[in-house]
Amino acid sequence: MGKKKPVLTVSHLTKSFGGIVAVHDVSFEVFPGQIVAVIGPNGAGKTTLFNMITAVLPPTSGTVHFQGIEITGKRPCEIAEIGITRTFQNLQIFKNMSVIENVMTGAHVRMKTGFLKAALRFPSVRKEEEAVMQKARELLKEVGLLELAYENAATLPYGSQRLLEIARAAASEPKLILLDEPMAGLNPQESRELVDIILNMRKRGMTFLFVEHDMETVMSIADNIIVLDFGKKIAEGSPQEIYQNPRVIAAYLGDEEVVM
Ligand SMILES: Nc1ncnc2c1ncn2[C@@H]1O[C@H](COP(=O)(O)OP(=O)(O)OP(=O)(O)O)[C@@H](O)[C@H]1O
Repeated sequence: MGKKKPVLTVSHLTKSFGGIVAVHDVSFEVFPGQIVAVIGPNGAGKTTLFNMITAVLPPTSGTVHFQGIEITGKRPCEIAEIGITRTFQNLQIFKNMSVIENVMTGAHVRMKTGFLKAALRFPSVRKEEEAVMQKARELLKEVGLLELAYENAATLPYGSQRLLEIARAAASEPKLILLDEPMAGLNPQESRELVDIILNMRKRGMTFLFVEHDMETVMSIADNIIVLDFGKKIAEGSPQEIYQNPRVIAAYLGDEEVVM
């Protein structure tokens, strides 16, 4: 058996905004079942990198491959269809929908039923809807929100809305989930819950790439850490390697938000 093939291959990605090079020649790979963290001081280019991987922003140069297929230049909805989903730094849940409806919208990118069939209420549609609802219930159970399934999503406390966003991201059964600062605004108890949820989902075969400022979380769950500073990758390695890396320590000096 050869080495596992990467799920995601980022090659020489660069993004310039006028004179600012937000991401500069960044390359790395993510392998199946890995939890990979992207860290770096404020303004290091983490969100810009995520936006290029998920086609929210076109790169200035470089490529992104997903399971060996180039996805650079595709549209965000195509990225979702092939098996990459993400969450955002600013929560993006549908506040006028119930909790379970929010999760069900996540599954719809994968539904086979076309719009016309759905509008005409074909029996096959009902079956598929039932399966989607069942899946949504399982995910809500997994994140501890099943009891609140029929509440309006807007009424949930902030920490629960974050868990809901992750349940929705997982509903399309993606191969890769990108999480942009998943621990932001969570209390220590909620952070621990979320760590367990991520580890459980990984056991079921999901792969994670996440941006995070909370070093305790990064060090406890990441298999591999990519460190950005001023748009460049300055280090990559296991938590142990990164913790002791002098370039990483130097990059963080003066950044009061992060204590390593
Ligand atoms: N749309 C834009 N136009 C101009 N400059 C931008 C734009 N988006 C990001 N930048 C700049 O690119 C650099 C990287 O920003 P980015 O948001 O990717 O960093 P980050 O590592 O995610 O930061 P944070 O940890 O604060 O979220 C910053 O200097 C930022 O000001």
